[in-house]
Amino acid sequence: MSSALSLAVQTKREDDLLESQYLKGVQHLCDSGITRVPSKYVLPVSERPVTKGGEKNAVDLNLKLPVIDFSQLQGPNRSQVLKSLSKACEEYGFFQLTNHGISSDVIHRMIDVGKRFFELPYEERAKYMSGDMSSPVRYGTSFNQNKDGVFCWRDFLKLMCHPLEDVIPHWPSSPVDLRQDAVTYSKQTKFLFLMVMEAILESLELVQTTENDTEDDILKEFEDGSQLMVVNCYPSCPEPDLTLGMPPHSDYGLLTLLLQDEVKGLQIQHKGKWVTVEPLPNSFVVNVGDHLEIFSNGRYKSVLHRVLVNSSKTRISVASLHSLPFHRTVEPSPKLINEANPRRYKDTDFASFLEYISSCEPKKKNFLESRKLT
Ligand SMILES: O=C(O)CCC(=O)C(=O)O
Ligand SMILES: [Fe+2]
Repeated sequence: MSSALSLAVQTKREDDLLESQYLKGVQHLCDSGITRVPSKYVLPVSERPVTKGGEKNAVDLNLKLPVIDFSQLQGPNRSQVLKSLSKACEEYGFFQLTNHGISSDVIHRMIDVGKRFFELPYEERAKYMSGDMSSPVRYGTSFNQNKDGVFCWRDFLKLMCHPLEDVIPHWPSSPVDLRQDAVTYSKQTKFLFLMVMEAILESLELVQTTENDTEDDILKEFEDGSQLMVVNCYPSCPEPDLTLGMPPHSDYGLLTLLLQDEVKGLQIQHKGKWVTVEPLPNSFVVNVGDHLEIFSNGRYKSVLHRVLVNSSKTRISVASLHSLPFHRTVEPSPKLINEANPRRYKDTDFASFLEYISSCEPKKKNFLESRKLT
């Protein structure tokens, strides 16, 4: 950015920055030394994290999510833990997963290499920019940069992880350790997803510990399912009350395994209020996605969440989104439909989700709402 342009950004809320500058991302904007948030990122008052009357809109409300101890699931307490799991998915749509077996070394390497990717010179990151939603690698900014009227304070690197051997050669070659660290991380999170999903099926009474064909079929499909890894970077922001790192949204898939660094920012909607999820070191925040809400016929909830930014620290998170194979239809499990519990959702698939988000601004729980039978 030229020094004249940089000066203009500093002195007034700049409205005439070219769209092409915003598309280079928030990190790039921050590197130019801005001291105010450009109007492109300023939300209407009603959508800001702090509302006008000074009411903090739950900024102060911290929430201890239900904790599921993964190691306990493997032992004699399994049925008790399954009950807690079921309650968490029904009441919060979120839980923290501890003692999950993924080492802190693997976790720290992933966060660290993700962070170093966003510290690369802009030209290096820009090699991976793509407007193609099906690209195996995509560097970009905001939430849906082609549609967002107001931009979000977030840059991202999206890595498709399935089929792994086919996509790796497309992943960034810099930092040099990114591919190796991301491969290890994606394999381990996939394995964890399968184990948690098996417990979830059991909690929905769709799988018994005894053998059954149908259940095996579902689990095999999960094994062959899609996995998308999203490294999110939320640079520190000079006016964090005016903007959001991510707008309210729900995740499309079955489950998301989210790793956050030690910086707070994630908020979930709980009992009508926005509450902040306290980071718990070495744990995963796991949330129910739209596909699991549909599959469970509404019993497990895909809950709206958003991300706040702050004025002092860059925040990094890594979300691993898992679902069924790309072309597989998602439908309420027939075993969960009966007279008392009629079918609540239309069938859907990943392709129709992509079509939906490319045709409208996904600010609310729009997609899932569009699948509901009235
Ligand atoms: O950064 C976070 O804490 C949340 C990220 C998220 O919601 C997502 O990637 O879908
Ligand atoms: Fe999300």
